[in-house]
Amino acid sequence: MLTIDALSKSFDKGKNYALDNVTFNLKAGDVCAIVGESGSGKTTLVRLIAGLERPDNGSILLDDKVIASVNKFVQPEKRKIGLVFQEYALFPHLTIFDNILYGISKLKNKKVRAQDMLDLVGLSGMEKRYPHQLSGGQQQRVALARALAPEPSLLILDEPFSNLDAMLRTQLRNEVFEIIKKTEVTVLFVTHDTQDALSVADEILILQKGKVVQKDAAANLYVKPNNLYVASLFGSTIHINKNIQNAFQCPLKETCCHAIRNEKIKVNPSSNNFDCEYITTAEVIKKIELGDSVQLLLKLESGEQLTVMTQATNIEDVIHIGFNSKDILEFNEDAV
Ligand SMILES: Nc1ncnc2c1ncn2[C@@H]1O[C@H](COP(=O)(O)OP(=O)(O)OP(=O)(O)O)[C@@H](O)[C@H]1O
Repeated sequence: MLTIDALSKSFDKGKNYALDNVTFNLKAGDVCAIVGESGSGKTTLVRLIAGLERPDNGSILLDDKVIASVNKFVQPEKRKIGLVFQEYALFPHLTIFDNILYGISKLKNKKVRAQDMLDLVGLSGMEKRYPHQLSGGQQQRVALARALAPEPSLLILDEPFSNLDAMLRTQLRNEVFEIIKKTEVTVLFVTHDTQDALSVADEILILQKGKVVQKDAAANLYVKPNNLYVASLFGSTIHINKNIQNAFQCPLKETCCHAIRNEKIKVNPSSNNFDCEYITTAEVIKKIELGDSVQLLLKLESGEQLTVMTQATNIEDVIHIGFNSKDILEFNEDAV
């Protein structure tokens, strides 16, 4: 239903590309999260799709119709795309009900539809309130109701929960996606929080420096990341550089890049009977008790520092750590 083909955008006449030859598809009803470090191009991508920017190259098709290309540009309000941003962007001088009515003023049954949307987001009874009389979470639900009212083909959520504190964030995220699931709308969800993406998305699109580096189901991103950047986004990861290879006496292919997840590093408080292929000793610099486990900051002889978790309690000042070859991630690149 959404087709992005070779999409590129530069803000400095081609010196740098905020988006560089991005291609992907979305099926109707999918929830796709867009994840990437700051500046990777997430917002630029959704602004192009929403019609708030024009592409330099490539095309965007929604429901098989070109909505943006080098030669064609459909105005944002004609695109059948609903938007919810970080800042709630409600009109402060309009009531909640009128905020929702705003985008559907031409509909015959607009009042019924607005009321249905308020019911959907659990805010019926609050029609006459103004935005400043609602909490942040309630305002974001109004923004969602307003975006869904015109029955968009695609709903874009750009960091919609960033303004909220951690507890409310998780609660509202779960509520919002329960509402979204009922409507079966297709969703693009921009977030820098991989937990958010893993919790709600069918698929996750990873951007790095304006390029798509992987689009995959959540489980695959953890088990088979395409590069070290993706691996590091989805769990603490240690790059097995030359020093670490030497410390563990673990020779690896020079043409590839290797990494190991922190949780795959095993700790042996004493030195006996350690069931690991690659082993080294490490000095314990710091112990942090976390209730059911202990986090250890370790220093190898080479000076490298790394963090591991253990359930062991009898930790000495110098311990053995190790890992197995089956847990090594291998990438076809030599970038760190
Ligand atoms: N209007 C603009 N003018 C100039 N440069 C821009 C503009 N918008 C974005 N950029 C640049 O494009 C690149 C991608 O920015 P973008 O905002 O899309 O990244 P992002 O992944 O959404 O980042 P964040 O997570 O910090 O919001 C950055 O280098 C940014 O500085």
